[in-house]
Amino acid sequence: MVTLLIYLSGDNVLKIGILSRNPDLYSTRRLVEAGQKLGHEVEVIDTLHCYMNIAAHAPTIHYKGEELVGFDAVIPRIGASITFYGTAVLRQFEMMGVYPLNESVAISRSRDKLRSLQLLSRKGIGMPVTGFAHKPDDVQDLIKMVGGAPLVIKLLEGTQGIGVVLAETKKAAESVIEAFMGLKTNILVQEFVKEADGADIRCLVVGDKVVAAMKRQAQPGEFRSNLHRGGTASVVRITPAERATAVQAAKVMGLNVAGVDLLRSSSGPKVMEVNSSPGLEGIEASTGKDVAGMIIKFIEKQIDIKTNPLSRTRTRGKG
Ligand SMILES: Nc1ncnc2c1ncn2[C@@H]1O[C@H](COP(=O)(O)OP(=O)(O)OP(=O)(O)O)[C@@H](O)[C@H]1O
Ligand SMILES: [Mg+2]
Ligand SMILES: [Mg+2]
Repeated sequence: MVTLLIYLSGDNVLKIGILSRNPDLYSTRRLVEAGQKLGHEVEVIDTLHCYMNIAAHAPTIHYKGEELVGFDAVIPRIGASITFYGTAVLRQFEMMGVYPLNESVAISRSRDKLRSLQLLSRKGIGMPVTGFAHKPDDVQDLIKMVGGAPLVIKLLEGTQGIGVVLAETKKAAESVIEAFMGLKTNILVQEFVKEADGADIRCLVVGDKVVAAMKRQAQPGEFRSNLHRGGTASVVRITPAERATAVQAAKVMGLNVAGVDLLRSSSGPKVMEVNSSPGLEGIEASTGKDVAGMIIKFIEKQIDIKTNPLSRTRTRGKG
């Protein structure tokens, strides 16, 4: 008992690294602020500028001519365009024994949309009926397979709603799929959840809780709720089923922190996507919550658990 008390009241200043390309980004700034406010030492590390000797006996990372040492935790804010190098840097931190807010394996997993949706569906998490194709030799059969029009057709590499098309009729679906096929890319063909009515719900999961949720509503006449497409965000009360679905989706992906996007369908919440580097600006602005602070507190708790001899950590998630 006595030893445990000494343990918990020890020196609790953490050295936290934030892997981010730009210290001026809202999310990066907020995490620095929140970490410092809680008394920690926080350093922003430009992911692409890290270099490392992967064959060395003891793994190290160098940055600006010096070795990065003494970090307790690292917060990966790895943009989609640098997933490959970014996860390699993060993996090196992991090999050095630094606690990763999200593990490299989980980030790689979440960046692969096909893999993510296959995993979520295998675990019985609700999602829209979805088909994948690259060069389907029978477009009509593909359309039939996912239940027919109306359908949402997505370019897998799309973002901010670009490359997401609603095909109201079978004819329209056929021509969109054929046009996308010409681009020689992977396509996703999905049941249109009409009753979502142009809105989706972003649930910010930290640990095993949804700490904030916002509703993004598309502008009139538009089904895509992306803020880049003119959508507007507001705070929303989510149902217990939505809460449970979001938490479970993050868990299946092995992510401690995730932005889970849900559609409200007549048969319950349907997961569209699980984001491993969710932006904090929209969710903090629309909910007024200190999400960055909650993330830092989560890290404090994990490090406590890790250094507490009574517990152990392990890699989460499979596949
Ligand atoms: N199956 C669907 N039924 C109804 N609405 C949908 C469906 N799929 C997408 N939408 C709407 O379109 C928007 C954009 O789709 P999605 O999130 O899949 O693409 P994206 O935002 O371009 O990609 P990413 O989220 O990876 O950046 C969603 O936020 C949602 O409002
Ligand atoms: Mg989206
Ligand atoms: Mg996304």
